[in-house]
Amino acid sequence: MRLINRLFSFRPIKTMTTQKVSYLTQQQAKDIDEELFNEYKFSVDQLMELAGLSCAAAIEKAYNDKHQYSKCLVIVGGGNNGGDGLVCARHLKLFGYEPFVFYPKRTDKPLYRNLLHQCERMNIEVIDKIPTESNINLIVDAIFGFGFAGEIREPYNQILKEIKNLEKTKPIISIDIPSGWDVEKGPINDDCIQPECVISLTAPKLCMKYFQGKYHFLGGRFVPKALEEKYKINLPNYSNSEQIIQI
Ligand SMILES: NC(=O)C1=CN([C@@H]2O[C@H](COP(=O)(O)OP(=O)(O)OC[C@H]3O[C@@H](n4cnc5c(N)ncnc54)[C@H](O)[C@@H]3O)[C@@H](O)[C@H]2O)[C@H](O)CC1
Ligand SMILES: [K+]
Repeated sequence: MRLINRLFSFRPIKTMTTQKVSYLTQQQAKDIDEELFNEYKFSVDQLMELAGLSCAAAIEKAYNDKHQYSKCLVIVGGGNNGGDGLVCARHLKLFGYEPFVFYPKRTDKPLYRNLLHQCERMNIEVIDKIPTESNINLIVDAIFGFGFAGEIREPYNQILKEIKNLEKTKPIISIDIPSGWDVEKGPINDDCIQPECVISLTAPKLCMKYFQGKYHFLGGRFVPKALEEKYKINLPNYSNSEQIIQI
């Protein structure tokens, strides 16, 4: 039944791949992330910029009608997933959308302060509650990524309930992982959000085997071939200079 649902709701975009893609455990995702920082000496800002840019590029590909989808609510969590959301908001603005940011628990570190400052200087409004339905066209979920564990703590539990109520009318786009899903087991109950689009970063996590939405993109094109081989993972070949690929 799931497969049938998926087939009927499925809308491929031109770049869709038939290549085999690996799914990561939570531990593998953390190990690869650490190796990129510690062994390859990437800085978090560098990878976050590429991650956030690829998310904005995927949104532009799937929701490119700016009249229908201009008002994007970006909900930002306290970790790097939230950082990707702030970068994504900035690129959405450059792409001609009208993003606005809801960032309920701000992280007091220079990286996050600077990302927020950049948004504010680019006239991206920072709001203090989820606006009424009529003021939103798209919801970008940048609350939790692969660092999520345990029971959802407030304020995010309430926020996820609010966006769940909007999901029938407003497409939810999740960065890396649908927030609230177990990173490996997927949606753990019926309260979990069901995004229409997910942009997996580096490689999809195991939870994405349960994804039933319309668009699944891979982004975060920064994994060196040697790392792919070390972890014995298959990543599709992105075409030319594309930052994303539909999988
Ligand atoms: N290599 C890559 O793929 C890169 C991915 N990026 C993004 O980084 C996140 C992972 O970031 P991390 O900071 O490790 O974790 P999260 O943002 O997922 O979450 C941490 C954040 O959430 C809080 N938290 C955790 N569990 C709970 C809970 N049960 N209830 C409430 N709050 C919770 C925790 O306290 C932290 O504040 C990855 O998914 C990508 O999106 C990088 O940007 C680039 C490299
Ligand atoms: K997310």
